[in-house]
Amino acid sequence: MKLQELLQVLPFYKIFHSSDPEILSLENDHRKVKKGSLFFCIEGTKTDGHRFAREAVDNGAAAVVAKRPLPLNVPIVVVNDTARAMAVMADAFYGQPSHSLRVIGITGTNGKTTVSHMIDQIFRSVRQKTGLIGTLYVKIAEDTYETKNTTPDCLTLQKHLHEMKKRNVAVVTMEVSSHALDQGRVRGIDFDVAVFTNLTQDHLDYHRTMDEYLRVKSLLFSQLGNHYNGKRKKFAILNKDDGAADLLARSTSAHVLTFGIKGDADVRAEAIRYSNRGMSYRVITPVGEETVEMKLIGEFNVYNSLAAIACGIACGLKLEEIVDGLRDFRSVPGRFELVDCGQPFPVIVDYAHTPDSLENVLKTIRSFAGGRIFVVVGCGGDRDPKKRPIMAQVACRYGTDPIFTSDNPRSEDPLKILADMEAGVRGLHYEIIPDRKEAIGRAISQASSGDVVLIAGKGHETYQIVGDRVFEFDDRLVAKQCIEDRLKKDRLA
Ligand SMILES: CC(=O)N[C@H]1[C@@H](OP(=O)(O)OP(=O)(O)OC[C@H]2O[C@@H](n3ccc(=O)[nH]c3=O)[C@H](O)[C@@H]2O)O[C@H](CO)[C@@H](O)[C@@H]1O[C@H](C)C(=O)N[C@@H](C)C(=O)N[C@H](CCC(=O)O)C(=O)O
Ligand SMILES: Nc1ncnc2c1ncn2[C@@H]1O[C@H](COP(=O)(O)OP(=O)(O)OP(=O)(O)O)[C@@H](O)[C@H]1O
Ligand SMILES: N[C@H](CCC[C@H](N)C(=O)O)C(=O)O
Ligand SMILES: [Mg+2]
Repeated sequence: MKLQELLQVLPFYKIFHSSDPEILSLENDHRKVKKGSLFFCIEGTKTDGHRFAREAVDNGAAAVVAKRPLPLNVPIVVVNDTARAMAVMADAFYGQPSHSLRVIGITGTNGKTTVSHMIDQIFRSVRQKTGLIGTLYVKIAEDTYETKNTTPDCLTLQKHLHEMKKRNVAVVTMEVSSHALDQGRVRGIDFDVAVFTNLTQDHLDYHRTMDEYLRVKSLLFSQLGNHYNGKRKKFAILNKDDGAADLLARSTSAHVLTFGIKGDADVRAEAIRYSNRGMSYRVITPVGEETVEMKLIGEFNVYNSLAAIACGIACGLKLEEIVDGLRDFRSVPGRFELVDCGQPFPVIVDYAHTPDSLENVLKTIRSFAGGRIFVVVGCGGDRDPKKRPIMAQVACRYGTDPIFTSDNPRSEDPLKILADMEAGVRGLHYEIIPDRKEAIGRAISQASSGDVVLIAGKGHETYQIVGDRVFEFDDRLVAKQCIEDRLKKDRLA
């Protein structure tokens, strides 16, 4: 596409060294710039992209979008807000793919990955070609691609959507993180459905207050726009049992469909029963009632499945099809994942890295555990320090044997993070073992029949970030090794 044609979508700009080169790609990282790229200078949280404009041109950039004129020999497009211009131009460059795809966005503190996989499964079961964008990967039909962020930056996002459209995907389900909403990574995306799972404490390092965190979440619902886009009805799907639902309902002019278990939500679960193999409930909806049977456990998964059912209804699927689609849903990697090497006690790896998710998972474990509950848990560095003492309290309240260890310390001192956790549980019973492998080994070596070991916080992650270095580390593989060592020792004893 020619530069001048691309510039048509901007309301105002100034151009220096004007010409009309062919734009072959859009980039915001100078290291990815190739011949013919349009380079956007973005002011980030760590550095300012304007500092790399010269190197971008050296790497072949055909033009640059910046906040001020730059002494470079290519067209410099000057705008007030480069991030906003980038979102608008990316949408145009990639042919506005979100307008012809059915796009479902999911936001909330916990449950985004789980709900997105449930929705994806429902659409696959009615033979729709699907796309999935989230924490674990970007998936186009059967192909998966690695991803850095839960919600990619707008250039990567539009590129994926373009590819999905090219490959005849019908429905895209994507996680929309609060960081992404704040940084405008989803600007320009035409969502058909926006889902809200819940709002509890996390990310206060970034958003500062819960009110600001909620305000940012509400952007997804205001971005939804009107109740009808000319082709389809638009819906906000809200967890009615969460106090934030009211504000979110007021933030949108789309249709609202609520879900919940406590009151009179539009889509609600009644007669919930749990067994050690799964759960069942009666779902009451505006389009009928059905019995839901799933192989997952935990009240939080009732909520997750209700969100997915409500989304299916909003998209016009039959309730029977939706419930059928969920029947075979297996858990998502790293979410309540059992590591079973034949040991006489369950070892569970779970991605709970917030106070609320840890509490939910531990309550679920308590509902079936007969003996001790070992909780191996740490908190990430360069992330909300305020959640650390609370997570420690939750581990002590619901576990019998909490072991505090390192998560991803990143640039922080692991002992400082552990001290922050300890500040919440002075005088209570717990152990501190900074080395995560040792901590996992300690729990597994002490557990016996009837006990449960929970290894929380890193779920599917296959690495540990210490300082700037990324080491291979997979809780599931480490647990497996520790269990095998333990079983060998027991046999020899
Ligand atoms: C704090 C944060 O959110 N950072 C995100 C942000 O980067 P940034 O603004 O800090 O960028 P920066 O490093 O200051 O660089 C500014 C600009 O200069 C460019 N640059 C930079 C260096 C260079 O050598 N050359 C160059 O051109 C960069 O490409 C960028 O355009 O924008 C980047 C592109 O969108 C993101 O990849 C990056 O996510 C980082 C990796 C991150 O860890 N983010 C986490 C907090 C996050 O976003 N998490 C949520 C999920 C949270 C949850 O749900 O629990 C997520 O969606 O992943
Ligand atoms: N609806 C829920 N409410 C509370 N906790 C939940 C819920 N669903 C899942 N969890 C817990 O939260 C953890 C993370 O779940 P999931 O990965 O689905 O959330 P997420 O919102 O995608 O997280 P992230 O923001 O890190 O991507 C799970 O391992 C489980 O412990
Ligand atoms: N999306 C979350 C993941 C946290 C996972 C945990 N293991 C950590 O590193 O803190 C974040 O970036 O805050
Ligand atoms: Mg996720």
